[in-house]
Amino acid sequence: MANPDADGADPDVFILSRPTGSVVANGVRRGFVDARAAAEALRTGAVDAVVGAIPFDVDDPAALITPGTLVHSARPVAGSPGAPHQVLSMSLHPDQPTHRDRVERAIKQIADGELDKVVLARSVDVTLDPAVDVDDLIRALAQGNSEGNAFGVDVGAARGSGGWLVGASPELLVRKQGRTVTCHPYAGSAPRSADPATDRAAADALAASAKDRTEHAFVVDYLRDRLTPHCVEITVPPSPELRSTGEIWHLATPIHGTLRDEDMTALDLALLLSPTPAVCGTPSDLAARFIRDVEGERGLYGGAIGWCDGAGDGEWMVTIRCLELTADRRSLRTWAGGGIVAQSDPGAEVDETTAKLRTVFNALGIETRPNP
Ligand SMILES: C=C(O[C@H]1C=CC=C(C(=O)O)[C@@H]1O)C(=O)O
Repeated sequence: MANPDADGADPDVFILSRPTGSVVANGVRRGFVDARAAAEALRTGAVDAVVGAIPFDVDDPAALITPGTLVHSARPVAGSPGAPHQVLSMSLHPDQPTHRDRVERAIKQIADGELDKVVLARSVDVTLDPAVDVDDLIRALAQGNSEGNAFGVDVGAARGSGGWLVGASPELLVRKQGRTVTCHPYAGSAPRSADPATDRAAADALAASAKDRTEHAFVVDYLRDRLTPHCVEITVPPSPELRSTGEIWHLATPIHGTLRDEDMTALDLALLLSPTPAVCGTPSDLAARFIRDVEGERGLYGGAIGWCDGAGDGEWMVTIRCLELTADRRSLRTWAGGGIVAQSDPGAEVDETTAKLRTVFNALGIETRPNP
């Protein structure tokens, strides 16, 4: 599968592992830092494929590549346990009390009627020993969830400098095959437990939680509103289902539609839909402004990673449960966010981000005491 350090042959620059199969891209024919320009190049036939990462704010630099080859296989990548890493330094942005204050501020803005929902994130910078092996990390992330979800994007290959964006997002932003379009939004979370009875109780409580159903509904409503003008029909189940990663229970809703215009590409759709209220908020423009004021530029976290071929088919995941590695692969930044609505509890929101950070820490074999 992934072989980012291959000698001789074109190195892998993109890997997406999904339960239904995986896609690996090798070599670079063209890099794009402007996501809209990449979509235009695909639409006009100037390029025959685009893979990589769209940023949270489409005006910020993307990491998109027209690869030499795009290889599909029918299986997710084979998972394997990750190598342990020692933490040399760790810094939190912001620390937990400050994140809690930000959540309280968001709840107040919502109570004042300025927003309905906003997703606030925090990040953790870590330096590690030994340097991270990208291939091993992707396998460890795939091993950490029952669906084999994992991804890697060579940001340096796309932009001329930089490292890798690597993660295990469970959340399908959009898949397009012919005229069929599918979204599988996730929003509403409960940390999992090693004890089966406690774990089941957490799942049941999430399914019954009015706060989490409200938080989830903002995402479903947004996707329905954005897709409806482009679809001849669209199916949205009336209530969400429960899904799980290795660390978290989620509410999720599978959405299916049939496109009016088959020429709309998977990348066009990703740009139409990203960022959804699973990572931004409602209303979108006000939530995005609030996030930029509070967090600063997010970069690639909260955007979308995926691929689109010359026929316009492709698959894009929401860029969450991920980290960005520096070029020397000894330092990384990882993120975790959570949706804030009127009924949110600030302490629980801090704990939720800590649980989400475990996806990356577990794959790197990092024991974190106390929790970041
Ligand atoms: C923003 C993140 O998760 C999103 C996806 C699923 C559940 C979420 C939540 O319950 O808040 C978030 O909307 C993240 O993992 O950083």
